[in-house]
Amino acid sequence: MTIAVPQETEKAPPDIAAPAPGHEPVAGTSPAQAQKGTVPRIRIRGLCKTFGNHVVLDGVDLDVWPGESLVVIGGSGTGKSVLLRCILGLLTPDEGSIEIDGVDILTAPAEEREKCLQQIGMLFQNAALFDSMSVLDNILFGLRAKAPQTRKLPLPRQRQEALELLAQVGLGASVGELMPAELSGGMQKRVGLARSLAGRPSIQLFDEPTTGLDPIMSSVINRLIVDCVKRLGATAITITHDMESAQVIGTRAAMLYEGRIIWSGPADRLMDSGNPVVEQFTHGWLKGPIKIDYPLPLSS
Ligand SMILES: Nc1ncnc2c1ncn2[C@@H]1O[C@H](COP(=O)(O)OP(=O)(O)OP(=O)(O)O)[C@@H](O)[C@H]1O
Repeated sequence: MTIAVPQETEKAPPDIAAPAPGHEPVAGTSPAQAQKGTVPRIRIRGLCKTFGNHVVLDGVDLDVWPGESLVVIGGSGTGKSVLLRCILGLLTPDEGSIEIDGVDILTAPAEEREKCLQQIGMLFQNAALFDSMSVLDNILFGLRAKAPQTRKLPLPRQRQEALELLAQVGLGASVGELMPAELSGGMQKRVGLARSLAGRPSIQLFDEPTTGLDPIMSSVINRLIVDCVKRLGATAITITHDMESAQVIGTRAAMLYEGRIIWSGPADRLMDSGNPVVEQFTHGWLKGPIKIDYPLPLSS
């Protein structure tokens, strides 16, 4: 997809004065909070990531504020998962900074970086369960990794904690004995969600949590995500192609396009953002500023 549309910045409400120097809003920031001088939980500046000669992220600026549930949208292959993997420390960006609570995880000493990353829970796109482990062992793995003190507990206590995580996503103890292959897609997502809650993370990342699910199971997962984030008082980033899900889960939305955040605003404005790129994307229009790469008989 190619386009030449100027970057748009979320407009500050008219009653908000010009931000202080150094706090100028960019497309992925929220001017009201930037002005108050609050430290974002996650602050990303100038993030670039290239694979070979394929530029994926090309200067991403994004702030995620305490308690916010940010939804990131964007076309397939635009780099949304790459962005989350950079935040998780699974990919190393070529340029830029990623601060978590003010600590740049790309330059911080290993111990400080680990401390930041320990606070993050992740639900991967395909739930990423270990096929050869039972559901309960998958969750125990997450617990031991994210809450190392769990390892010192007697095994029955560890199992009890894993079962409590399963219960938080509405699954009973009998599910713990099953293997991932025996679960439906929706149950796999729920187990992945339970595992992501291990260690009570204060930052939650969700990569396409409802993809491949029927509308009812999507609603169940949306509801569980909202409840879990609320219960933990967490800050969340969710990647989704599901506009209904985006508006249920998100308090704010941001659009990634051509390697940058080109718009951010309230999630309930996704369908009428006033940005032609965002509106073409959210409505699925074939005509608009986003050029469609796939040859289509567009004569009708
Ligand atoms: N480890 C990697 N090595 C090489 N290329 C990669 C790697 N990871 C991602 N990419 C490429 O980066 C681009 C962005 O991938 P990414 O998975 O972030 O897209 P996405 O926006 O999440 O897409 P989708 O919505 O379809 O899941 C893709 O072209 C992908 O092939």
